[in-house]
Amino acid sequence: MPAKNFHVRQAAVSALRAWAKGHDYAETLIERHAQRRKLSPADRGLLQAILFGVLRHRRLLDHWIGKLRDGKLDPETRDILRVGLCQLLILGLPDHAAVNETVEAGKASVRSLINAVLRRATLAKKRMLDDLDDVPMPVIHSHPDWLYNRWRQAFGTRNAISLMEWNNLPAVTFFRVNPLAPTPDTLPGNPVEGAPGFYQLDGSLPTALLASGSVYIQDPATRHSVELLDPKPGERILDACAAPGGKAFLIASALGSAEGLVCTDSNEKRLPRLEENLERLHARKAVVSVHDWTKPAPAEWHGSFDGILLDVPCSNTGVIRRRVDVRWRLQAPDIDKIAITQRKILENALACLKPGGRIVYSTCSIEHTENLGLVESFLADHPELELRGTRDALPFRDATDGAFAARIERKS
Ligand SMILES: C[S@@+](CC[C@H](N)C(=O)[O-])C[C@H]1O[C@@H](n2cnc3c(N)ncnc32)[C@H](O)[C@@H]1O
Repeated sequence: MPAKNFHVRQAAVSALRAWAKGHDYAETLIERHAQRRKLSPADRGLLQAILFGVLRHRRLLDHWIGKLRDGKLDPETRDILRVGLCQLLILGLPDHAAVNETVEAGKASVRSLINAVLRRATLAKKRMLDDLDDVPMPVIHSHPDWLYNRWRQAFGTRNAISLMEWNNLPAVTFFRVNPLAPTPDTLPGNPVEGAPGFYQLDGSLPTALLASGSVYIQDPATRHSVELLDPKPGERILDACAAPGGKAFLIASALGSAEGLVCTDSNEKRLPRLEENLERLHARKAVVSVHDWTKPAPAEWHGSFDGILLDVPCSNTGVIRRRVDVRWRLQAPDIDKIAITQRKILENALACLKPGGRIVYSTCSIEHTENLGLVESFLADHPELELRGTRDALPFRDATDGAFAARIERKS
């Protein structure tokens, strides 16, 4: 009898193949492959668990594949084995489902090989899970060596290991209540200490609450930059890298309306989502336009903002728990390249500040090069400016997403 759920495993393998070839985010691939195969919500959940599991534990899965089988494997067979071993050794699914349905997801020519390797794994499961003493840390926790070594240097070995462990845990969902919308009678979560308005989701978020704009899914770490910016009613504020609008919404909440808020982004394709979010979140008075801040600002914006938020594009190393594939996409030289863009954005935005205004520069990176290192080098070239405070969040220290924010003002 054919296995019932092999189409979920097939979807996982084709999503992994597409991921290896392209530049799509894992989340986009889950959506596309679930729709293509018309998966039920439960099967979509299983697809996500398998795909995220394989991407999070790829190096460890490959280590186990090496123990179970000698010789070369073509990329598709390797992906099928990763999918099978992830179910057996990471997700702890029952042996018969994990083996039978994964075997059936493979082409006829490789089924006996997959069957043999996965059956061997079911017999050796306990030993494989326990026998990791001599395996290097970045293999056990499935991160590239360069990233582990970089974090060891920056934070010490113990913190680098905690960080890798944190990145492999399923992300917790938080939401923020929208002060611009009517407050719901009941909220499906618990307040986050020290982060007013933020709740940790308990169960699932009713779609009606999301659709009405009463709440917005958002990590508490995102508040640091907007708290540092401290927008006040009546001020004119620029959110220069605004899409999809999470921080724009926090700014609008602080302003008491979106009046005076200008949101820009260089990526035209991201603007419709930003506009939809602002509309839904009762912040429709914000002005939205496209601008690439690596280029000089239009003259009419010069000297016109009381506050500017630069939530710049970054390496995302503070949010690897949510963006599971970042660790494999990112290469060491990318961090220096991103810092060049970040620096240009800062330079061009500076011209738009009113006298007495402030800029908050922020990232969801934990790399010094993109954070304080970049701000200090910028300030060294601008003696007229000074640093008026920083905030940072480190996952292994604060148990939230990683984030950095710095407030810069002209010296008075
Ligand atoms: C970290 S995301 C911003 C997230 C947003 N602030 C929020 O809270 O939802 C960075 C954004 O910067 C945009 N971006 C990248 N390069 C840019 C540039 N040169 N000028 C303006 N925006 C840029 C990206 O398209 C992306 O939407």
